[in-house]
This record gives sequence, C-alpha cells and structure tokens, in this order.
Amino acid sequence: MKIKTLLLSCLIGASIVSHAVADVQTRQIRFGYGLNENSNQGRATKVFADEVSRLSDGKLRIRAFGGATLGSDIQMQQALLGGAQEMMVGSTATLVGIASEMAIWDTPFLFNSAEEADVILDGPVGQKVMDKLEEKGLIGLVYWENGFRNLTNSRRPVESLEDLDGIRLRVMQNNVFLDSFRNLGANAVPMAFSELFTALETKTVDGQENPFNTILSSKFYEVQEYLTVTNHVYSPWIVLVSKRFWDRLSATERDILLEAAKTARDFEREDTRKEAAMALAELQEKGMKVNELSLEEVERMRSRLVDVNQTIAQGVGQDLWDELQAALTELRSN
Ligand SMILES: O=C(O)C(=O)C[C@H](O)[C@H](O)CO
Repeated sequence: MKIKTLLLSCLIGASIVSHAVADVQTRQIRFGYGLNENSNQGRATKVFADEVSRLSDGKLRIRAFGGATLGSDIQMQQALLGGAQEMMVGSTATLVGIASEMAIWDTPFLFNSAEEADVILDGPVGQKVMDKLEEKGLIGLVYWENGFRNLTNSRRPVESLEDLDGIRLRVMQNNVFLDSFRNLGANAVPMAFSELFTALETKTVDGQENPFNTILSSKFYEVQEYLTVTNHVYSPWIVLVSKRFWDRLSATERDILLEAAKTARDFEREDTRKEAAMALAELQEKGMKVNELSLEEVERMRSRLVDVNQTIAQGVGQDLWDELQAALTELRSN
C-alpha cells in the first residue's frame, strides 16, 4: 500500500478514532461473502474487519462469514433488506432485480482496463448507480474488483463462436448475461455461484465464466479442462449495508465503515491485480488447456452483442447510459 494512502488513512483514521470512543457503541456486524476465505474477496474482508476494529477502538466487530455460509448473494441481499444481516460483499449483477441501473456494469466489453473501471466506478456515474439502492433498503459503500471474466468448459476449446454452440453455460442470475450468451450460441443456464462447483463436477452444466482469480480460488481447474481468454466483461463487487442497520448508526460509526471499506477497496484492487497476473500460469500448471480468442472472433462477439447493449440502455435509462458513454469518451480523450 502506497505510503501516501497509508499516511492519509492514518490521519483520517486518527481523526475518526479521537471521536470514535464518544459516539460508537459496541456492535457485532455479520458480514457475508460468497467466495472462500483464501480468495481475493476473503482477504479484502479481513482487511476491512481489521480496519473497522482499528478505527472504532475495537468496539465495532465484523464477524465475517465466507463460502456463502450465510447464503447466496441473492439470499444475503434479502437478509440485508429484512435486517437479519448487517453487511455483505457480492456481485452487482445479482442486484439488477433490486436496482435495474446496476445492469449497466454488465455491458460486454464496457471497460478497456481495470484502471478505466476505477475512474468510472469511483466517479459520479458509479455513485449515481450506487445511490439507487438506498430507496430499496440497501446502502452501497464502495465497489471492489471481481475482474475481467473468461470462459471455461469441459467439452472443447472455444476457438470460434461456433464452438460455443450447445454448450450448457452457467451464468449469473441476470438477464444481460442470459441474453449475451444465448446470442453467442451457448445454452445459458442461470445459477447461484454457491451451486456452481457441484454443477460443474456433476456435469449438470459444461462451463461457466469468471475472472482468473475466482477460477483459481474456487478450484474450477479440478472440474474444467478448457479456459478461453475472452475478457468479455469487467465485473465489480459492491460492499453493502442493510439500511435498517445503517439508520441506527451514528455519523461517526457510518464514517468508520465507509473509511474502512475504502481502505479495503484499495488493498483489494491491488491484491486482485497481483493475483490475476500470475493466476493464468498457475491454472496452466494445474492442467488447464488455455487458448486466447482471436481478435477476429472477439470482434464477432462484439457485433453479436450490439442488441444486448441497446437492451441495457433501455433498461438503465438512456440518460444514465449517455452519461456513462460521455464519461468514457472524456476519459479516453485525456
Ligand atoms: O457468481 C459469479 O459468477 C460471480 O462473479 C459472483 C461473485 O463472485 C459472488 O460474489 C460470489 O458470491
């Protein structure tokens, strides 16, 4: 972590700590996540928990539950809405049923790099989309990085779009992913992440798509033979708080959770990119047969997904879509 960021968070932390004791109550906060503890999601959750404890002088205690022990992303979202759980981190894609604007992050090939994603997600458009959750009963704090998604399957190498024909491909419970992969010729099957490993192992489905980090940490190499590098979409994660719980917190307690979530975000992105850079080689060592989709085939993929982009623009609202495109154009002109 860069000295400046650390110094800055210490300074901010110091100012929060001095106020913390005064209006911070002793609280247990149940924080759920879907990947296992030894994943980029698990490591960042640990950093978050330690930072909350440090900033609150140990009065706010994050109890972390990984491996979907508190349920799938959608089940945990419902638990937050009902106030039965306080916090979670999970995909934005499964939130589309609660806030349709979240679908904007499922746009295929939206970002050319993770750095571009940082600027947009942490900017006005990212905040506007996150703010849509409050009226639904959820508070979005920050976006963490899931990453660029790639294809795996147990049937054959995917060298061309035709190789996707008839592949039973698990996708997240999200219409954009369903439409996208049906447009690409696959037999797309919506399913919770918590059911995925078993579905691959029992060949209920032939394949799936996730970032290298998740393919590695979830041991998909044990049940998948082929990995095709497509980088077809960048997926964010979002750190959420139950609004019922948030409304009971003092201003200082809220500041502590937000500050700690930002510190953990900066750690998570750096950690995820470091792991992603070495994960492909490790997956090959573990026996996966890797191929990179050619630029021609990626162009064919893009052209097959133009209709999906229009559906997304209609779903999230043309104004928001145009605002995002304008922000990207400005970013790329710098
Ligand atoms: O379900 C998937 O494929 C995801 O990318 C989702 C996340 O990794 C999810 O947060 C795991 O619970």
